[in-house]
Amino acid sequence: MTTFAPQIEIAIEKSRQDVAALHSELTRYGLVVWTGGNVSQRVPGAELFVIKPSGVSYDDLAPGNMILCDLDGAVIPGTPGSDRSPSSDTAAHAYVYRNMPEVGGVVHTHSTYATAWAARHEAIPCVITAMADEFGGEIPVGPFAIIGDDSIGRGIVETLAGHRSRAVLMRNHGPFTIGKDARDAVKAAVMVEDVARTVHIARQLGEPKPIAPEAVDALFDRYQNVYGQAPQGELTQED
Ligand SMILES: O=C(CO)[C@@H](O)[C@H](O)COP(=O)(O)O
Repeated sequence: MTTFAPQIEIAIEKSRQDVAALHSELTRYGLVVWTGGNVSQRVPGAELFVIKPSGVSYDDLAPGNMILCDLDGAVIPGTPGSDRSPSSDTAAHAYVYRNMPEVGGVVHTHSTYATAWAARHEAIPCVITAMADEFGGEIPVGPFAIIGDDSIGRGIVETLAGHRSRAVLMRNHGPFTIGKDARDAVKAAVMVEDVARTVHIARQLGEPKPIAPEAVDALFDRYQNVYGQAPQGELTQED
């Protein structure tokens, strides 16, 4: 049985609880079907993260079967859940955590409208204020990448590092999102699908009109720093 310092064990358990619970948000918002998609969270204060087991029904996910991994994506032996294989995208999540220290959560879905934009290799243009608020501009497209090694993770980092968007549309695959924690990344996954649908519908009716860059900047700043009760999900600190 592998154990850690008491404060790390507490942080691990909190991440297990968070990640298990947040998978229910993917089904609640209709972002996944069957066992598709995945959520992970970095364990604060440790070079560890928690991710779902591969191919397990969402109905069966629980804190005790979340899988604890190091930042190379290796399962920590002798820990709860380590008897199962981690998500197919574990290497991608691990690559993001190694290369983007500000990221505390990663999510992947195959949500319908966002994946349709990914299939067309087309960035979602910033034509509604909800995009300016949440993503600070367009939602970019990342490269086509095979599943299971660092390819997807490298594509996410190359596309999002320094970018205001917390979502990337990986070509022919679907959205990956990042956040300050798993809940923030799940929010980005919910919002990318919402705006993908809205802009898709707008384009069926005509050519949507872009928002002026200075207005996008003002909307993003307001939403990230004024809206609601606390700063929202901005990850990149602009100069
Ligand atoms: O698209 C892919 C494969 O990258 C995954 O999102 C699967 O759809 C879910 O895989 P597991 O997380 O269950 O391994």
